[in-house]
Formats: sequence, structure tokens, C-alpha cells
Amino acid sequence: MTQDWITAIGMMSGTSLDGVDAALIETDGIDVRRLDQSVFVPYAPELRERMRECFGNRSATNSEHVVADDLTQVHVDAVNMLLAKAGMLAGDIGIIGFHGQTVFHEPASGLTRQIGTPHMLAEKTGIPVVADFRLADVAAGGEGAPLAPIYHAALMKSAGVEPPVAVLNIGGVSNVTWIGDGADGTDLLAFDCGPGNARLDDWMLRHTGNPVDLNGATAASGTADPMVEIKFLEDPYFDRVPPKSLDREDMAARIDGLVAEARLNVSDGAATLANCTVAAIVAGVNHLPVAPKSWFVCGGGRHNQYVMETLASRLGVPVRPVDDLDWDGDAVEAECFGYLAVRHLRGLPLSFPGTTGVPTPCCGGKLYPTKKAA
Ligand SMILES: Nc1ncnc2c1ncn2[C@@H]1O[C@H](COP(=O)(O)OP(=O)(O)OP(=O)(O)O)[C@@H](O)[C@H]1O
Ligand SMILES: CC(=O)N[C@H]1[C@@H]2OC[C@@H](O2)[C@@H](O)[C@@H]1O[C@H](C)C(=O)O
Repeated sequence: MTQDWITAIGMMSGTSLDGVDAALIETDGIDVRRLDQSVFVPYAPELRERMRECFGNRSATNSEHVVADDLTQVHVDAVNMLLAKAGMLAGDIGIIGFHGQTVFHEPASGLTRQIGTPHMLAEKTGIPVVADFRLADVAAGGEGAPLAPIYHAALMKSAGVEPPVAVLNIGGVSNVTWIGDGADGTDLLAFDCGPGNARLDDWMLRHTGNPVDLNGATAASGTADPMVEIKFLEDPYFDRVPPKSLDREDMAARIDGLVAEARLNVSDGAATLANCTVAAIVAGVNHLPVAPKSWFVCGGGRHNQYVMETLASRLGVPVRPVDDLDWDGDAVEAECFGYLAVRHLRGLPLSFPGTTGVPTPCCGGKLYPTKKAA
């Protein structure tokens, strides 16, 4: 490894609130070597509930500070597990990229909030931390999301896939990165497509007590209501020209209302909501400069076979999990924040006019050194 390369841990706590993903990469801030080492630490149900109560907080509350420390402790545990699994020590790691938990995202009001306590993570692990990744972009007039596109492009550079190609993440929210011929940050277009599986997760939680439609089996056993999908697509978000981004709770009340009005049973509701996930992604194709020749899907939503098959049939081009490229589809977002942390250290931009709508390429993140280093 040359001196310019840094071993980084990236950590993501996504909108689905399932837990913390942590992954190791090596990077110089431009190219990347995946180390294929990652861990997932689920949140305890009671912490998940307290985190959910923070959704919609436009500013910090006292109880939110406690939640921030508690979720940070889960990140500390994840770092320790990852180091043990990889046979590494804290001293082997140059930096941690810590996303935190988004609780509110309204870039039009200049607000995006990720909770977590970066200095606690730095102190308890003995590793410097970069956090607050979205703030500079929003302050500069960008959407603050998605930030993964430059990482998707870095991975795609060596994948040997014919452009244009789309990398799609399906989590609680879905987001797409369109990659054209030159992946230097100028030939990228990205945006949040729509609610990913968040509404389906909430539906399953309400009806079965388990917040997931495992492999899409419930949806596959139901019949989708086409009227709900048609009304869902009337939301003005789908006509908005990208870049654009969503809060997990955007459209929630409207979708819940449409499904309630249709009086659907559990499986028909799951099929309908899964179809809405797909319809939102397909609606995004109209905004892409040229239709992608193929789609590669990361995020937990790629495990939903019903969503994957419906998507492939509606797009009419190959739709494959990123695992087919030898990437780890469950770790891409976590790896991304390790990559972005190193880009911060190197003074490289994280976001671009085509990815967040920021007027000029934007550096972001804030460094929280360990006490010793400070
Ligand atoms: N085996 C599975 N079958 C079906 N769906 C699954 C499975 N495993 C995970 N999921 C879905 O994957 C989603 C979580 O994926 P992931 O962890 O990538 O999202 P996230 O990072 O929390 O969200 P976001 O990407 O919006 O920040 C949930 O919606 C969950 O329902
Ligand atoms: C505000 C926020 O946290 N957005 C997340 C969310 O989860 C998926 C989608 O919505 C994406 O825009 C973003 O996360 C990924 C990691 C991103 O920034 O690329």
C-alpha cells in the first residue's frame, strides 16, 4: 500500500432504523479497494422506538441527546466487532466516517439533521471521526443527498460495465446514480427516486409485528391495487427535475391514506406498496439523460424478490444485485462513508451539481480528532 492510501471504517445508520452497518475500505480518496470486511449490529427494539420518536425533530431536544449517545454506543460496539473480525487494532485505522441517523431532512428550509455524538465515538474508539457530511452541501444550496454517487462511480470505474449504467439503492428510501461515459463527477446524475421500502416495512410492522416482507413473499402472494399506484404517482415529486431528495416520512401520510381508503388485506397491501416502490423508480427513468443499459441494485431492498422481478419486467433491461459485480450489497452505503471521510481529509468534493444540485462541487464533513491528537 502506498503512503497515500488510508484504511477507513465507514458507518451507516439508514432510514429503515434496522441497525448499524460498518465496513472497512482502503482508499486514497479517489480509487478504492474493498476489504470485504463488514458487520451489522441491529438496534434493540426499544432504542429503535426512541429513535423513531425523534423523526420530525427540527431541532434537538433533551431526550434526543440521550438517544444520540445511545445510538453512538451501538456504533462503538460495531467498530470493536469489526476490528475483532478483521484481526485489526484501532491504530491500524486512519479514520472513521460516521453518518449518524437522519431524523429530519428538508433542504428547501436549509435543514438536514443527522443525530449521533461524533466526539464520543472518537474518544471511545481512539480513532478520529469525520461526521456532519450533509451540512455544507445544504448550506451551499444543495439537497444534501444523495452522497453515495461519487462512491458508486469509483466502484463502477473498475467493474467493466458498459455505460450508461444505473446503481440503485433500495432501503427505506430509494436513490439512483446514473453513470455516463466519464465518471469524474461531471457525468453523474443522481436523486432519490421515492419512498423505498419504508412504507412496506411500516405496513408489515403494523400487520405482522415484523418490519420486513422477507424476500417479498407476502407481496408475491397478494394482488396489487392499480388505482393506489396511479394516485401515488400523482405526487408532484415525480415530475420535479433532479437532483432532488426526500425525507423518510415524505409522502407517508398520503400513501397510508390511499392504502387505508382501498381497504386492502395484508398481502394485497404489501403487493400494492411494493409496486409503489417500483413505480417510483421507473418514474425516475424519464429524468435520466439516456436510459441505462443495465441496473445494479444495492441495499436491503434487493432481497425483496417481488420488487426485483417487477422492476426488471417494467424496465425491460437487466436488473441485477451489485453482488454480481463482487460488491457487498449490504455494505455499499457504509463503505461509502469511509470513502467520503478520506475525501474530506484530502480536501476533495463529496457532492456535485449533478448529484445534489449544489452550484459548484462541494467539500463536506467535519473532523472530530481523538483527544490525544487534538
Ligand atoms: N430478506 C429481505 N427481504 C426483503 N426485504 C429485506 C430483506 N432484508 C432487508 N430488507 C429490506 O431492506 C431495507 C433495509 O435496507 P438497508 O439497510 O439497505 O436500508 P437503510 O440503509 O436502513 O435505508 P436507506 O438506504 O434509505 O438509508 C428494509 O426496508 C428491509 O425491509
Ligand atoms: C437525508 C438522508 O439521510 N438521506 C439518505 C436516505 O437513504 C437513502 C436516500 O435517502 C439517500 O438520499 C440518503 O442516503 C444515502 C446513503 C446517500 O446519501 O447517498
